[in-house]
Amino acid sequence: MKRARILFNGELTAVTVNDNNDAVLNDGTVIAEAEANWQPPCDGKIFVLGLNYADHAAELAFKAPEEPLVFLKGPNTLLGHRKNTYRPDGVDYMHYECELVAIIGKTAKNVSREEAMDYIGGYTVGNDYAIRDYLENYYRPNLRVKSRDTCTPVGPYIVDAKDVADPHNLALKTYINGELKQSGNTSDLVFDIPYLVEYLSAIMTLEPGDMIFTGTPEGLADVKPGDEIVTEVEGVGRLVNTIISETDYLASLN
Ligand SMILES: O=C(O)C/C(=C\C=C(/O)C(=O)O)C(=O)O
Repeated sequence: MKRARILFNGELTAVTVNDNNDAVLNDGTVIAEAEANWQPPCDGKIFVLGLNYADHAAELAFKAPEEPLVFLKGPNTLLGHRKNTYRPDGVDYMHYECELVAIIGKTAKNVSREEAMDYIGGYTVGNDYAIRDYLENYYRPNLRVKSRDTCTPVGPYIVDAKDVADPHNLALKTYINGELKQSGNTSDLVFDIPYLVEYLSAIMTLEPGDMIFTGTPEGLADVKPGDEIVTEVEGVGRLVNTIISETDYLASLN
C-alpha cells in the first residue's frame, strides 16, 4: 500500500496512491498524479545522516564517520512532491542529495538492532539539498548548509515496509532535466537502518512519523533556477522538484 497526503479543498487529506501514482480519496475519487497538490507524507522529527556512504564522504575529501553523524532539520525545510525549492541568491554550490527515508511506524525507545526493523512503518524518497558554500567540517551546526525553507522535498508517498523486500538493496538515482547525474545503492550504507534505529532510540524516543534520511551516495552537481530535479529510489518512488530563484520564491509568499 502507498499512502500520501494532499491538499484537497484547502484541507490536508490522507489518500492512498494507485498503480499510476494518482491520489485516491476515501470515497474513491481519483486525482491525477500531475494534478494533485502533494504534501509531505508525514510529520515528525527529521533525522538526517551525513556522510553515510563512503564514496560521498570521499568526494568531499572527508573520512566516513566511525559513529553515525546525525543532524536534525526543522519542519520549515519540508516540501511535497512537484513543488519549488529556492536557490539562495549569490551562492556558488547548491547540490541535491537523493536519499532513502525510513519512517518510524511505532514508538521506539532503547530498541535493539535485532528488533529494529519491526519499528519501521514504511519508506519514502527524500532530497536533502545542501548549500555547499558553507560546508566547513562535519562536527558543526549546519544551519546555513541544510536548513533553508523548502530545501527538503520528501515523498510523494510512503510505501508500507512490508512492500519493500530489501531496503538495503535499492538503487538511488538523481536526474537533472532528464540527465542521470547520481547513481548509487543502499547496499553501500555505512550504518544500516537497524543500526540507526538502535542508535537513535538510545538517545531519544522515536515516534510514528519520525523520518530517518539515510544519507546520499556520490554524484554531486550544481542546480540552478529552472532545473527540474528528479530523485528516485527503486521500488519506493520518484520525487520531482523544481529550482526557482530566491527572488521568485520571496515574491510567491506575497
Ligand atoms: O554536506 C555534506 O555532504 C556533509 C554533511 C551532510 C551530508 C549528507 O547529508 C549526506 O551525506 O547525505 C554534513 O552535515 O556534514
